[in-house]
Amino acid sequence: MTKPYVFITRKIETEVLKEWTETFEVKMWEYEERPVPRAILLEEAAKADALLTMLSDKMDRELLDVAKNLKVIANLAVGYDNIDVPSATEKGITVCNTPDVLTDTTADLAFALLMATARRIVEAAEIVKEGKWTGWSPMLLAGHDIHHKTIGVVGMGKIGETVAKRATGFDMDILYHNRSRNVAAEERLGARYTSFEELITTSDFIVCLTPLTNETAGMFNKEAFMKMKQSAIFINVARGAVADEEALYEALVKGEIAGAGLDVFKQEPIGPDHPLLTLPNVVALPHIGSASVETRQGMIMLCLDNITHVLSGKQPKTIVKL
Ligand SMILES: NC(=O)C1=CN([C@@H]2O[C@H](COP(=O)(O)OP(=O)(O)OC[C@H]3O[C@@H](n4cnc5c(N)ncnc54)[C@H](OP(=O)(O)O)[C@@H]3O)[C@@H](O)[C@H]2O)C=CC1
Ligand SMILES: O=C(O)C(=O)CO
Repeated sequence: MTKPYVFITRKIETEVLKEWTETFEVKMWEYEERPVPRAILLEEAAKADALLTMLSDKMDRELLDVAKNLKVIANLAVGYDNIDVPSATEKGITVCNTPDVLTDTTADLAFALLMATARRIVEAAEIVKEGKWTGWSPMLLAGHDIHHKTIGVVGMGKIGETVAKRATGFDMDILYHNRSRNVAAEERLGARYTSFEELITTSDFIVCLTPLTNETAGMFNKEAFMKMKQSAIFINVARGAVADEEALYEALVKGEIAGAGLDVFKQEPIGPDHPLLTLPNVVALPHIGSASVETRQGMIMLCLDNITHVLSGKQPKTIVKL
């Protein structure tokens, strides 16, 4: 009997894969930092029973149409905006993601980014390393306080709630906006549900943690930035496309908001000459929300486990439902 064929779209390392080759025929794209070219992805998808994909792989209708044997797509991310889930479901392909295992790690990063942006940590560290520090002075790199301020979480789901939990340690008031109420967060953290409008107009820190959907794409637009306080700091750890980056740039340049901490961008990697990168009040990170060694291993293990389950006719642990 031929073994099921599994294609992994990026080089990953884990001990378990060695055992896997007894059950599955496994092929892996050999580079860690370079995505698999589309033509190769299409070629492999046409043969594969399972694909272990990255958030940068576009799993669209064209690909799903050629993937005649495909039974499961295990995405190494909780976000699945790279996958045409309705088409996959229509074709009987199970889509899996990696929720929960990355929640704390991503919340840590979101809060670290908030702190780095508010307290100008990147600018300050650069000055010291570049030998430009001339000595203590009263207002040198004075930033914004975090403690006792108001944090507004847009997307109070697993990660949003975990960010809010960290905010309680800083005595912050917590506002949140979702389409539906998160009563558990209200009870556990004293978070208050508001409209999007109230949240953006009254928060000192606006943290976006929604998935990227047709509804959330561009929700942080020119109008939204204009409504924020001049002292507001915008943090985006969700997906770049939830914010209109041109409008964000304008708002930062005109002083309509005070700063932005961005882990995600519409185009990744962001070009080195992107206007946002010229601004001192922007802290930009290369999409590292869940990037701790432990969490990435956990995400890989969950993907492998999901693939094993689907290919042996069992229910996977974490399935994306329409
Ligand atoms: N930067 C990084 O490395 C990482 C980024 N992410 C991103 O974070 C996102 C959130 O992950 P996670 O917390 O696990 O997901 P959850 O599904 O637990 O939370 C998502 C939240 O967004 C809310 N939401 C969805 N649509 C809307 C909308 N139109 N308006 C307002 N709120 C909305 C949901 O509430 P409701 O349904 O009630 O509206 C829910 O509370 C991921 O989808 C991913 O894009 C995740 C991990 C790492
Ligand atoms: O899981 C996700 O959605 C990410 O963006 C990376 O962990």
